[in-house]
Amino acid sequence: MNQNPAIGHNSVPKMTARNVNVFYGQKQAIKDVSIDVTSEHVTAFIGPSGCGKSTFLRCLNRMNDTVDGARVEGRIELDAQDIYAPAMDVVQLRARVGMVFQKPNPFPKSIYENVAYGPRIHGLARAKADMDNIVESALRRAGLWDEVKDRLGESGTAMSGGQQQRLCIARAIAVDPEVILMDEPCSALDPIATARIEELIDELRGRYAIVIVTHNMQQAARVSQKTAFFHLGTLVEYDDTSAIFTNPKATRTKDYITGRYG
Ligand SMILES: Nc1ncnc2c1ncn2[C@@H]1O[C@H](COP(=O)(O)OP(=O)(O)OP(=O)(O)O)[C@@H](O)[C@H]1O
Repeated sequence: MNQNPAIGHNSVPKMTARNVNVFYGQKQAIKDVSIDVTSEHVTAFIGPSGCGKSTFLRCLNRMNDTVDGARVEGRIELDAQDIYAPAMDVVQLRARVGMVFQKPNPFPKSIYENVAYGPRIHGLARAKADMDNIVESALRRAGLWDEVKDRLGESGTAMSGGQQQRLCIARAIAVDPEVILMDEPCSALDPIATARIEELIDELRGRYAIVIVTHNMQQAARVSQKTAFFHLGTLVEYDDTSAIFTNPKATRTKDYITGRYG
């Protein structure tokens, strides 16, 4: 029986992190975090500003490699494979563990090319018809096909914010990821576009492990099955979302979800 509350217990983990520390220069932003992420679940990372949610999220696909002065210690595995091993192909890793950012960031290219870009560099399509299928299927899964099928040649940056974010989700899906990381994906969107993305997250979870960083506790409660509460760089509590919101074990979690600080 696993005694660590941060370690999932009801299915084989897709990703595991053990004793992860992250430093920016001398400053420690993440302290000894261990957690499991399971497939077919949405895991929400919540906590007050600056507690390290985004920093920890970026460890899961080595995006911190691109941040000056950032250093990651500990072990993170994807399907029991050490993602920080020297032999790990980071480009391949980031296809398997895709990322969607706070601000929609489509390439200044056509809608079609935004989605085709990843599959092309990963050699996923042999002929134009294969690529057409990949693009259509990714746009369908991102709930965007009906809106864009007649204007695939138009620029991805000319769409509404919510459509751009669904395009970015389609771009991540197109390379057939296993995990999708989302860093406050709705914070730049209006309530209607937010609701559409939340529905989409719920549809996608049947197929991927999804980890979402959110400031919005109602959003965490709506979209996730597991919630991790971070505070001052530590993982305070990790449990089923219903337990975190109705019966938190730690006083700090309770204080946060009841709005005592944030
Ligand atoms: N590139 C960086 N260089 C130096 N310090 C950083 C860098 N990025 C983040 N930090 C610091 O690390 C700590 C954790 O930041 P992080 O952005 O991960 O927190 P967060 O919980 O995601 O915050 P927010 O909700 O405000 O986005 C903060 O103290 C922040 O100032």
